[in-house]
Amino acid sequence: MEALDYHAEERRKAEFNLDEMKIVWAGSRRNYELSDRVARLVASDPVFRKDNRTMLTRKDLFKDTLRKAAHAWKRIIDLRLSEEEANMLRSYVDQPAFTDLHWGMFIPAIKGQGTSEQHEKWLPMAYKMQIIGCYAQTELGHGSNVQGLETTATFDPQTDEFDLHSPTLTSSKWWPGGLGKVSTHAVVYARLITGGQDHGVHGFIVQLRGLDDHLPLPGITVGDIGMKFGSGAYNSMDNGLLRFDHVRIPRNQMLMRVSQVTREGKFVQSDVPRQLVYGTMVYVRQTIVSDASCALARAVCIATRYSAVRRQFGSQNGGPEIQVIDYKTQQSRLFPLLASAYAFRFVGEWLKWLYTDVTQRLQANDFSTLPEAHACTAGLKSMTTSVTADAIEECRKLCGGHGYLSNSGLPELFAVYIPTCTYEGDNVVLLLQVARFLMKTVSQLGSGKKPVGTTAYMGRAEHLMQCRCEVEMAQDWLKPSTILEAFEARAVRMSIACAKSLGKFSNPEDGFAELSPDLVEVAIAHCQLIVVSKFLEKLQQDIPGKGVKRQLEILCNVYALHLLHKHLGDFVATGCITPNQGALANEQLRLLYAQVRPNAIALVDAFNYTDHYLGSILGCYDGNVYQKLYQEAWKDPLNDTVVPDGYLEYLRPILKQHIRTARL
Ligand SMILES: CCCCCCCC/C=C\CCCCCCCCCCCCCCCC(=O)SCCNC(=O)CCNC(=O)[C@H](O)C(C)(C)COP(=O)(O)OP(=O)(O)OC[C@H]1O[C@@H](n2cnc3c(N)ncnc32)[C@H](O)[C@@H]1OP(=O)(O)O
Ligand SMILES: Cc1cc2nc3c(=O)[nH]c(=O)nc-3n(C[C@H](O)[C@H](O)[C@H](O)COP(=O)(O)OP(=O)(O)OC[C@H]3O[C@@H](n4cnc5c(N)ncnc54)[C@H](O)[C@@H]3O)c2cc1C
Repeated sequence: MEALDYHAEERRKAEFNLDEMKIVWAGSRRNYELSDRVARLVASDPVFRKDNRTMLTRKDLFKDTLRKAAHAWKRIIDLRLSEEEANMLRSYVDQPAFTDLHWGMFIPAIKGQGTSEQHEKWLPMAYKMQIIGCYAQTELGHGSNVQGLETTATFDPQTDEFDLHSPTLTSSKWWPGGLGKVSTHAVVYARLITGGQDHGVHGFIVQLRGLDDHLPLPGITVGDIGMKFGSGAYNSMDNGLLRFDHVRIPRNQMLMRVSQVTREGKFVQSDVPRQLVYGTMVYVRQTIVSDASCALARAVCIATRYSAVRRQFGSQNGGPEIQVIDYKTQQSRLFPLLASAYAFRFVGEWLKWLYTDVTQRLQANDFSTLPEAHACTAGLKSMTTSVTADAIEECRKLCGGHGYLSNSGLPELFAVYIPTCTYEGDNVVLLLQVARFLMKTVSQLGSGKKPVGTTAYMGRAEHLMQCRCEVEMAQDWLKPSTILEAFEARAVRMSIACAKSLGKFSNPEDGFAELSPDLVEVAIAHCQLIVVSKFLEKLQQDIPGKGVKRQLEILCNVYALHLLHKHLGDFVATGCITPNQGALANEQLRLLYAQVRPNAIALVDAFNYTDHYLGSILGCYDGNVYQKLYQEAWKDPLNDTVVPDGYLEYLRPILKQHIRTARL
């Protein structure tokens, strides 16, 4: 019997080659094939089942995570999966675990900040998971301000050791994932003290638990910090606390690529910039940008499929009601998010390239592109995660009441996603880093130093400060050069206006603090420009497949023009466009929504997400939403009995009280 497909008609409407779009989304045919294989492998494995996750107690959820991690590791070894495939497996298993920190931060920290001897000693054990590590930076009292950390690592020349100590309550390590219950080791960030002098924060490899009995080593207090937001979600992670009571480690466990301590206790700063101590964060921020497009695509896929199934109002002559996806308001809320998912995908690809490039340069001791890599990873991490977190909530609302059901998949997705706005750098703090970088770039204009990379447009400040947008009709907004120039002009004008305002303060730091809300807006304008320009660059590539490029052009225009509409105040106030040109952009946007509409379902099919990964009844591939919702309701433990537990003790006495009150 042919399987039912409630979206069949929608799928027939598509005006492009779906298989080719799947390849564009995956990045290459090879990526597509690998990803498809791994997704199916995970979906068909009962150990990776996750539909009962939000019902588990914390302890059961944690044990389930350990079981999944052990099983995943076995599959990785048995099937000889590459690191790339293992990472895909991690995504599709879709359960935050200590393994994220081991592979995503502990190993990269040793690789980036360790010497070759340290690599030889620690990496083989870490790669085989004979030791499991975490990244212990944040403390109870300080997270954003890394220079404010209080844990000390005092060198003792007599024993050639560091003495690690937590001098205050606020110096307790607090938050590191994988620390609470699993990690045997950690890269611990602590103030280095030699000869009574404080040399700032450095990384140290510290063993925390015995490799035979898993008990904390002497002087170490370690545990989990407790339940976090939502059910299921990030509670599979053992975010931990850690205190040291004069714990001794050998000198060669300080990560010594950036600075060294000699046998005599002399502190030596190498040529490598001290910011490399922050290098692991740059790496992870880059991965978070790629992950943002996945989370956003997932929420959008659920909301789009459901919007095509759901009907409300407008039945004529007894015919069907209107699909909610046909309401213009639904389209104006949903389609920009669909376009953003594609935009973030492409900027994520580009950022990966940028990161690989800067890593190769760093290996050759070329540090010239590090500031830009820091600004791009910080800014794009901030922008993409903030948009995605808000978008998941918007998708929940787009699904009406059923979006609030746990089995819509959206509540857990929201709960698991929102900490990305905080971890790996609070999003506002990171935007302020971008703003600093931009203000520095502006201050160097005219000095002969030509801005390069993502700030190259500032080199054309003279033109961009006075250019006039030439749009006369709505369709003029479809010209890539017109869009790009409007975004460049807005970004440079906002930057230069802020730089001028800063110049009025006698103390630049006071000015920076006072103007920080405006500086955040400047950083956002710059980041939006990067995303728009990388989408436009993507369209310069040869993109095969009937109608594929055309759809991407439509999405790129939707992405750019919805931003223009949303931030119209900036564009008009800086004189980049007139209010009338803003209205024409909005008119064009409406026309673009009509072009997205017949392709909407196919555009989310292109993500190639399995029903297992989506974890949503509303987003299921066949669209058989109502039957599944009805069946699922009966599986709730509350429906195990017709009369609930507690009826006799609590309900019945209330229900019967009218007899007593009636007697009063
Ligand atoms: C069950 C399933 C099982 C599956 C099993 C599968 C097995 C899998 C196998 C393989 C898979 C592979 C997996 C990969 C996984 C990847 C996933 C990873 C997920 C990770 C999850 C992450 C969790 C979160 C972790 C954390 O949160 S860690 C803590 C993060 N903390 C922060 O981000 C702190 C933020 N604060 C700062 O960054 C800084 O303090 C500050 C704000 C930048 C200020 O610093 P400071 O005061 O020192 O600086 P400034 O004075 O402001 O600036 C000085 C100059 O330095 C420049 N600067 C600053 N930062 C940097 C930088 N990072 N890089 C370069 N330069 C920097 C700054 O610009 C200044 O420059 P100047 O020129 O102006 O002087
Ligand atoms: C789920 C989760 C997992 C984590 N995993 C790890 C881990 O594995 N390892 C680890 O070391 N850490 C981890 N962390 C900690 C995380 O990195 C920090 O919480 C994060 O860097 C934010 O720092 P904070 O908590 O000190 O926030 P705060 O800096 O205290 O932020 C509080 C508020 O102050 C504002 N603010 C702070 N400074 C400024 C400023 N200069 N200007 C303007 N506004 C400012 C912020 O915008 C925010 O609104 C994790 C956190 C979470 C939530």
